[in-house]
Amino acid sequence: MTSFTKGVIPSTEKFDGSSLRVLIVHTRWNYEIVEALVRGATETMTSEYNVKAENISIQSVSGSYELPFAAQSLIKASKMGTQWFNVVICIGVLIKGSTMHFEYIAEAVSQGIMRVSLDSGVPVVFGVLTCLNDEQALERAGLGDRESKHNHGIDWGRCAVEMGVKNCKWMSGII
Ligand SMILES: Nc1c(NC[C@H](O)[C@H](O)[C@H](O)CO)[nH]c(=O)[nH]c1=O
Ligand SMILES: CC(=O)[C@@H](O)COP(=O)(O)O
Repeated sequence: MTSFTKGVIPSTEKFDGSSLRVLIVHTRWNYEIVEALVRGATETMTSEYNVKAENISIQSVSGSYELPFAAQSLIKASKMGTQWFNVVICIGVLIKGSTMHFEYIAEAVSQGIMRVSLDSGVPVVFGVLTCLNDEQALERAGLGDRESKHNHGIDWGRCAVEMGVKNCKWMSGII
């Protein structure tokens, strides 16, 4: 069977995040896992892309279902001032229970985050884990015991810088 690199490979382009203003909206559900994801994203942005810590705004909401509304409201609020957010990362952890609640929230949140991004013109990174069990969530936050663990917050931080820098250029007519 042909092998391939599973997951995203970092762009070969070097991005300077020193002028980016980033918003992270995270949930308080499954907080220990969310906290690791937020740390992965912030540490990656500051250490690999020179994003200034003071330019990363962090807000929390109760659960993933609240993420799209909070992102929309905070983008609007930032546009009323001079400090617009160049990019937003929505971070949450959905873990399947015994009812269909998981499916309904996951669908609503993914559609909602996409809509906020397209409607606002601000890139919004989908940083919501949709897991069938606790182990899947722990592994994807770089926690747990498996060798295959990887903190997806790192990928979301890299994606955020790329989209923030590229969108700034595109909005200036630089293609
Ligand atoms: N079960 C999980 C939830 N549920 C809460 C909803 O997201 C929402 O806050 C509530 O329905 C009120 O509107 N949220 C998560 O982020 N993760 C879960 O596993
Ligand atoms: C993702 C959820 O909402 C889920 O954790 C709720 O659990 P349950 O389906 O057992 O009510």
